[in-house]
Amino acid sequence: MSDTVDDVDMPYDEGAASKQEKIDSLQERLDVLESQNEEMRDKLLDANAENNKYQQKLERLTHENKKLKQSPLFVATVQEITPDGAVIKQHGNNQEALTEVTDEMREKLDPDDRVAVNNSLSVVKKLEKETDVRARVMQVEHSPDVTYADIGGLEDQMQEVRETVEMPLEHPDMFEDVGIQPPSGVLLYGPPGTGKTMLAKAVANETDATFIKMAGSELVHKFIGEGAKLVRDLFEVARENQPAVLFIDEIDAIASKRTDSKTSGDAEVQRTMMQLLSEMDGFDERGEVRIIAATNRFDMLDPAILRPGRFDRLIEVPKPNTDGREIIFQIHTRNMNLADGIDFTELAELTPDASGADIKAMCTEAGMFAIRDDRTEITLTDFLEANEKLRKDDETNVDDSLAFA
Ligand SMILES: Nc1ncnc2c1ncn2[C@@H]1O[C@H](COP(=O)(O)OP(=O)(O)OP(=O)(O)O)[C@@H](O)[C@H]1O
Repeated sequence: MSDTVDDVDMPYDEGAASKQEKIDSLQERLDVLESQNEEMRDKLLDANAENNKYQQKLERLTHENKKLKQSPLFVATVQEITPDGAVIKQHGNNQEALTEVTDEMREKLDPDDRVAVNNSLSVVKKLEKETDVRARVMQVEHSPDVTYADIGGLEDQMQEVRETVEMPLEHPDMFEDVGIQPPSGVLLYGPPGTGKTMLAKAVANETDATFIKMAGSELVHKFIGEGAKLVRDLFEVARENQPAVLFIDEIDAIASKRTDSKTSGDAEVQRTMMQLLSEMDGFDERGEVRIIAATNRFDMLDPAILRPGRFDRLIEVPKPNTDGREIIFQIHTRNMNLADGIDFTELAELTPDASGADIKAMCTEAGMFAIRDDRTEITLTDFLEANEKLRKDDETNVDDSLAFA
């Protein structure tokens, strides 16, 4: 640190200097000190700013650190409360364990309750009833906002879905009068992003039915050990909300051809599928519930699921042809501010492999090009560049997936 004001040497000879000399040298020293002061102040400001930055970083890292330290909890079901504690069965590995519980917790627990346990299997908290799981695994929409007009290039498929799903929901009496049972379930199959979910949502919208969606892969991978029960719950929720359209996406995850291996994972998938088949066979109790399932892997399906009375209407939902792509471009640009001269036929011809989802992505990307360029109007060039970009992204993804294969 520099000297304090009290002990500085005077910049002149006390005895010899004249008054004017003293003033001049003091002025000189003052100027130097002022400029140093200025410099120090700037440095101090910079240091403060730097300090703030590090402070924020520290807070972020501390937060992150805290989050990482919180170890995950596991889910288990209480089997029995004994004088020594509670017998719990862990989800996932199905192992039973006797664990101690506090008196306070003991009062709250009953057999069949779901609980969260920590690494040493102590019960940390009681979880909500099934509604909690249902809410996490099922998507329930009382009036999905998709209409038939939002779907392009699938007229035949739309017609068939309407006959098989909409008619029985709106005029169940007609089937009774004629004396036939309406098809139990409809299976939509085809590549990803072609509009299968949209079709199911649109039919629910049109019939004022509740749309209930569940993904097959989640059933078996995320809620291991609970698949069969969740299928039962799913149909129950559908009955409670009838008329309802039950949409089971990625059905191949629960209804794929039996493999030779006898791992417990397979047995669990089998149980889930058997439950699904039995729910579908119990037609009388199903009420006004129509089932639509979807898959990208038709070749993988277990033939049992395709027997009469189950998914006996198979509807292929392919990638759109040129006319279809043109219509889908029109649909997805309905609300976009387009420049004159955009030719959808040309765009459709330039995108031979695109699915509906790809076309939607391309329209959004074209809009992003305009925004990056500070324009509000989207030009043909934006679409062409968007197409180029998405194609390149696709190639990179394919390369990546090959690299990891
Ligand atoms: N035929 C179509 N007409 C208009 N938009 C479409 C069409 N197909 C797909 N899209 C767009 O792509 C998005 C995804 O479509 P959707 O979820 O229905 O595909 P999917 O066939 O169910 O796909 P996945 O098999 O991956 O679940 C839709 O929200 C929509 O924006």
